[in-house]
Amino acid sequence: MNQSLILKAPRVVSGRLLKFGVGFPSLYGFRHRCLVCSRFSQPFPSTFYLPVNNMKKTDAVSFLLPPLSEKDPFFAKKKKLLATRNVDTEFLLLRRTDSSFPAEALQTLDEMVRAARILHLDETELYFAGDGDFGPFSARNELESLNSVLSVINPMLLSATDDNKEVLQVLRDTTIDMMKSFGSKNIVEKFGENCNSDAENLLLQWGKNHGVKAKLQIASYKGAGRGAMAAEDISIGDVALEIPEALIICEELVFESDMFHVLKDIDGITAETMLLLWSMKERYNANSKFKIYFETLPNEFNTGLSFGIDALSALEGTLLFEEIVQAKEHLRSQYDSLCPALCANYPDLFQPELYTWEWFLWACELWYSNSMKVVFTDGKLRTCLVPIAGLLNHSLCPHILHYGRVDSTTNSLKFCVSRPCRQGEQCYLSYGCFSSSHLINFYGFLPKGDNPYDIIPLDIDTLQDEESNIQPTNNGSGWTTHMVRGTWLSNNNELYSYGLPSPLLEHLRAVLRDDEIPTSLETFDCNGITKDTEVAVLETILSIFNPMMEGLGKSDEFERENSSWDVKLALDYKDLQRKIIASVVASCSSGLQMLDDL
Ligand SMILES: C[S@@+](CC[C@H](N)C(=O)[O-])C[C@H]1O[C@@H](n2cnc3c(N)ncnc32)[C@H](O)[C@@H]1O
Repeated sequence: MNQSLILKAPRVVSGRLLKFGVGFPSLYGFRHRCLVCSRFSQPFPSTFYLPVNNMKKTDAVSFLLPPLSEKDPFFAKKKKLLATRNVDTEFLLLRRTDSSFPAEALQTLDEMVRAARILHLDETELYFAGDGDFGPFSARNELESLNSVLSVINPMLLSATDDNKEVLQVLRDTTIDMMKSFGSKNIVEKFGENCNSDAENLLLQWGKNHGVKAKLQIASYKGAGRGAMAAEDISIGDVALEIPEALIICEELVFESDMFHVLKDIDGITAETMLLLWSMKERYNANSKFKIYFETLPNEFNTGLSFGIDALSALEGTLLFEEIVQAKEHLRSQYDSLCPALCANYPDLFQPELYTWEWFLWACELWYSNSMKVVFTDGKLRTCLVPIAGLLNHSLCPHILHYGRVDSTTNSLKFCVSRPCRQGEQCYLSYGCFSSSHLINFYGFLPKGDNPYDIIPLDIDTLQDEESNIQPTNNGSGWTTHMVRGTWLSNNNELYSYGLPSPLLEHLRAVLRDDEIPTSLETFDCNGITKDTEVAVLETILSIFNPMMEGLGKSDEFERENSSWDVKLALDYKDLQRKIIASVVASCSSGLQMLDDL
């Protein structure tokens, strides 16, 4: 069938904002439950780390990673990946006394880490996990994987016999060393200056008086404002910060407030929107329980939502421009539908001077950049402001990965570290797996380092799809949507891979193969891919990205030095886009060269 490609401009992905009230960025996650099994099996063939079901002898240590859950949204894809790579989640290590034991134990560890990496892949990582690429796939994925391996080894070590203790200790120490060395490779900025501001010191003291436990102190960091500095060495699993449930700002406070009887009657209003309106007023309440917290909040948040006209015009044609404009329009219509009427009808409750558009935007920025989703002991998920924890900054290689559930034994929210944090080092949180455009829009910063979530989405429909109005086909790869990211992140720049994602290449090959009129009879590869198809694939990608690059213009069009914070951020973002596009173009060009050289 003759199919032609219809190439469209990148799709703007900003679903999160479609509805205010369900749109606060999610900052929570759940730790995988870990099963440990002490199943012993049988003799050994050539390798030491064969999956359990291949074993036949009993004198061995067995490791069982948490199995791939059928509830995992990517169950089928991960299962396929595990199968095609012949990776299992159960491992057996034969106890031996000769000198090769540690080396082979380390090989088992390596296999476990590889399996754990697959189990912990998220959607983007899965898309880009190229053939033959065993990771690391991202800092998040690596830390999750090493932690899950550690959570298998640790309990085994606690109950180990003397025979097994030594090897388990070696495996544990090696895993921790891997975490440390991975963390130190990814540190982009380490030390801050003590924060001597009264407001922050008062906040910490207030927290401690109300049951907060902290191994952190507040410091200031160039380019990031305040942050949390480790006051002592914090080891993996240690609680860096513990906040009692009673200090968490959530919807119950609105329900108890005098504005609730008005807000509850507004059609379709969410608890989050109520909370936002409540916070606009509560920050001025001299008797507020959270007065000290509100006093530490900045007067300006400087997120993308506050970008001025110059920054926006610098961004024209980019994904971020679309995201900011959509977000602002959405928030403006929320404001218009709520605030003027509330102020007119209930001026004593909603004082017009507190409910201006500017302060509404301020509150949106506060909630977008500082809120967390927390599961309380009643099982309910609420969007919250968490005093003191709100001072933790984000990193692509964070210390704290999981923090979204109130511990029912202590009634507190615990922030445990998933990699060691040394005294004096900034202790980072993960805000989530966000692209730089999202982080600029809702948090106002571009993270340092390679962000694996900086993708450019592609709309590639076939003419056939378009004409018949059907959903895009996945050509057997299981992916119906496609994207690229900086090809420097790929571990495979060889022929057939070119540093580009294999689902995209497979999709284009399938479509273009049908279109192809071969110029030579020669098929040159084992998968039946012809040189003509391969050239067409790369030229197609070039035909998307060359115009995209032209659309961004030259990087020195704006005077950067004296620019305002928002223009600088916009220009940095554009540079990043250029870098990604340039890498894709360069990879296609070198791929075409490789094909030419064949
Ligand atoms: C939850 S607050 C963290 C505390 C904040 N630094 C402060 O001084 O209030 C989130 C804000 O911190 C800043 N931030 C967080 N991580 C950052 C980073 N890696 N680089 C620069 N700024 C960061 C951004 O302004 C973001 O909107």
